Amino acid sequence: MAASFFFAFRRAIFTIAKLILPLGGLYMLMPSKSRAKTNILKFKSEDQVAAALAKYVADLSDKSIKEKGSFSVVLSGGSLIHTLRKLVEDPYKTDVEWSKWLIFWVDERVVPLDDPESNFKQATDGFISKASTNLLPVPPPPPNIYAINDKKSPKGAAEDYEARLKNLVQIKTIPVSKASGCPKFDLMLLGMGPDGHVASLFPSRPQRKEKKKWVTFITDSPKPPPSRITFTFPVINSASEIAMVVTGSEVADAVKVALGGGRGWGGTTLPCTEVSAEGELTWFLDKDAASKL
Ligand SMILES: O=C1O[C@H](COP(=O)(O)O)[C@@H](O)[C@H](O)[C@H]1O
Repeated sequence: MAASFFFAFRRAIFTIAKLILPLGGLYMLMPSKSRAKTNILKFKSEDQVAAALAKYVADLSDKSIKEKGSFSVVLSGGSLIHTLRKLVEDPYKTDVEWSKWLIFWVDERVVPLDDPESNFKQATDGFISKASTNLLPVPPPPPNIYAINDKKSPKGAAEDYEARLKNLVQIKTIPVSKASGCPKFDLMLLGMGPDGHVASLFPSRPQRKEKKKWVTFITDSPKPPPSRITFTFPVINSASEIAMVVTGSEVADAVKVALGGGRGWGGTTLPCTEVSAEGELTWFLDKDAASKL
């Protein structure tokens, strides 16, 4: 009698554990709307997006620096850098405490850091060099600017970047997400391609499914250049805040899929539909990008 009670009790515990343990994984798979608050901000022009984005980033920077003395920002490449232009104009240019920023890249092309295709180079020329002398990029990049190691292969560069993130987590420069165990950046600034790709996670490539690595690589990117490294979704979706900064008519179809529900072309889900912050996800759209909503 006692033995059968014991086995029934043990079976019940195992059943409950089996139900509870996968919840962490299920959490990562849940559609963004059920995980995070999603804000959709639509503006009449790209210029208005740039103005709103500058205020949004400056406010988050201020809050984070007041609370914990630093602000970790993850940049994308592409059109985002141009849309950040108002952040390096007054009043933000002088008000933002640039020296407290830690700058990372959500993806990077594996090319020399002075190559025009390098996301680091584009951000340096178009944004960082205009922000403040504290961030002035004199080679090698200052310690608070986390450029990739451009002397390595795509695989080596991804491993090197992941190892550096692990070290920053270990020394508590970057906190860790309790939900995922991944680094928890304060702000992730994402762009999106017309095919719905974010970072270098493309619809037809397996990197978008990576769940273990923090940083992975691709050597056959559908968008040139072919060799890149990229954060994976577990890291992207562990950020406190994510801004999807999306402008122009060529992305209107992907925006419709991302925010209107449904699948992408050929029945595939688009990577942009998998983006979800631990805090809030905010879409910044201009009229053209939002034209099919
Ligand atoms: O190749 C890339 O593309 C995306 C989207 O770029 P956009 O110019 O269409 O905004 C960008 O977010 C990513 O960082 C970049 O490497």
